[in-house]
Amino acid sequence: MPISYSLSSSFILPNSNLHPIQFQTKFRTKNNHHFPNLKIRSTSLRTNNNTIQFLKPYLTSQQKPILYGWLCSAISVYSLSNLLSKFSAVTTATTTVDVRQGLALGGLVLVRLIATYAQHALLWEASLNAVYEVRVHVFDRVMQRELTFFEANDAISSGDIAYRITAEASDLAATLYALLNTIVPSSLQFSAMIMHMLAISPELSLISAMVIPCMVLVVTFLGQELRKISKKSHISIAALSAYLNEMLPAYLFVKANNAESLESVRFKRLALMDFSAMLNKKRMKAVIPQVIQAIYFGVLSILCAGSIVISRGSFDRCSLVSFVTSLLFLIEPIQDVGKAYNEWREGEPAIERLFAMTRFKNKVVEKPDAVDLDHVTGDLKFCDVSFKYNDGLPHILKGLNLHVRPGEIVAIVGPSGGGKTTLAKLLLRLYDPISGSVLIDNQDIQNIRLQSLRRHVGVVSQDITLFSGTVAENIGYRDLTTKIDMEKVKHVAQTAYADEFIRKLPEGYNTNIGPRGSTLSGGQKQRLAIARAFYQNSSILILDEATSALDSKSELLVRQAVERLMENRTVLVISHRLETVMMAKRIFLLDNGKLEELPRSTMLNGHMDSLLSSGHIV
Ligand SMILES: Nc1ncnc2c1ncn2[C@@H]1O[C@H](COP(=O)(O)OP(=O)(O)OP(=O)(O)O)[C@@H](O)[C@H]1O
Repeated sequence: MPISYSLSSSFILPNSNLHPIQFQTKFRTKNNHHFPNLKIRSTSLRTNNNTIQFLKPYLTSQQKPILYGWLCSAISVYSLSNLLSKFSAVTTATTTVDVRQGLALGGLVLVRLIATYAQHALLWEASLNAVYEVRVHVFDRVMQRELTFFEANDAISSGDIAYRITAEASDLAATLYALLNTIVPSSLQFSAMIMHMLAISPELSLISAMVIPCMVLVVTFLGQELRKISKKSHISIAALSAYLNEMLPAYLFVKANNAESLESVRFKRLALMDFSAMLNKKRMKAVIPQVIQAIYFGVLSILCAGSIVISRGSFDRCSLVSFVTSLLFLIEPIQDVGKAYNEWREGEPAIERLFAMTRFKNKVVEKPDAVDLDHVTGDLKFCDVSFKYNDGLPHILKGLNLHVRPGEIVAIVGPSGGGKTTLAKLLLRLYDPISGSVLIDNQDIQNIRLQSLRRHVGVVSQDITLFSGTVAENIGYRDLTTKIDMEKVKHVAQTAYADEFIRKLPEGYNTNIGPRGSTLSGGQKQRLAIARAFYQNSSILILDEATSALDSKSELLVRQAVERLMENRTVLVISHRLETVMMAKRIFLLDNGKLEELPRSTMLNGHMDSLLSSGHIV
């Protein structure tokens, strides 16, 4: 469905493979500076052990490959057990080895290899599928979050969000695989080996079992340590990713300010933090298998010495070989359990960080009986609207009233920070007023379906949002996932005075315009944005500082395009620029939370000087 104004994301457009997910708010959000405090939320991490609950539905949906994978592991263990019995018989045989025995051994080896391969492949398939579903769920939930999630003071930075959905979700696949590959396959191998050993010597098997509690104690302790270290490393790498995500798009600013070395220092600081966190994690991960092996081989040596005493020569050679081989194969599942446990502890923070973004309650909620508006004439009313962003913050709007008639063009001027953009956000229902109401065609917008509302209200702002992708995809963004109407794209481009420059591009409408439209000039970007608004064809239009200072030719083209765009629409012009303001029929001054109408004629004469001197217009 088309959206007039939404979270902009330079995510990959179809046919384009350039961009990481990146969230920015499209209007000038108040923390959208290039150098914000890189706050990486760690407080939202829950420390309970219920993370498996989050994953349950995703694992349940993968029953089929999981069960087949486990079946393959049973076949693999069965062949191993048989192999061990036959192998010990062969190694202790006094006469030459019979060909059939050799073939049977070879057959068993082959079955084990194939079954083990299938086990791994199927369990990876299940893990990766589950992660795909988790990713889609998390992304959809993030898309459902309201604007405050992205622009509040304590908002999670776009880099951090991107890191969670990309790298941390990938880590989750390894965690899930380790878990699935342990629960049944390792238990099967462990049980088979124990049974094998019990059959040969119950006493020796019991002594061997001593190894288990030792392992459990050590692995649990080390796992807890690993979890703590791992949490730190997740936070440090997310900080690095957030930094890069915000700094790289600002390369022009950085270069213009000779700030390369400054940024290098900032980068090194964060990279160093990540280095030490990562090193600690890797060291811990490296030490764990060694500790496990040390315990295992310690117990094994005691066992071997003990076995000689206990058996007092009652073992035949075949049984001894079989017993020791089983013991050796026992280490594999024990180690796997340890590894899986550690993977789990290591992956837990990633799971919590991912799902933390999905737990929320939006304040802007669509009513179940909200209506779809087919056609909108564009009658717009703000009735006694009061608004503040948060409880502790001051009122931005105080009982504001405004009536814009269908097809009317109204300009709002006022001091910076006066609340002009906030007014537009309320019209789009990105926030709800704390009192009063906003009406479109006499219908309270709280009774209109959000998609329907945003389809009828278009926005062109100075912070133009263009994506990596072709010119046509950017203009026809509304139909990106369905079918872009190329005739319409060309028509709206002509209307927006963009067709001429588009045709000169190497591949015309199919030219890729680079990240955020980096290959285009300011005026070209503005005309593309206007063409997109034409394509969307909303009855109500918000022009938020839509025209910025350009060279006179470009400015003329943009202004003419804007004039055409405003025809037959209700338009709210938010601007500081005199040329733009003068396009409006009525002009209002928004100051101290209230609107005051400035008579146009008066403005052109008396008020003008004071507005210019106060900086309300330029
Ligand atoms: N998400 C937010 N959380 C808290 N305060 C905010 C938020 N967004 C805006 N504000 C504050 O609300 C006030 C009004 O902001 P708004 O963007 O509506 O002003 P404006 O009139 O459009 O300003 P300008 O002309 O400079 O663009 C400002 O003081 C701003 O700091």
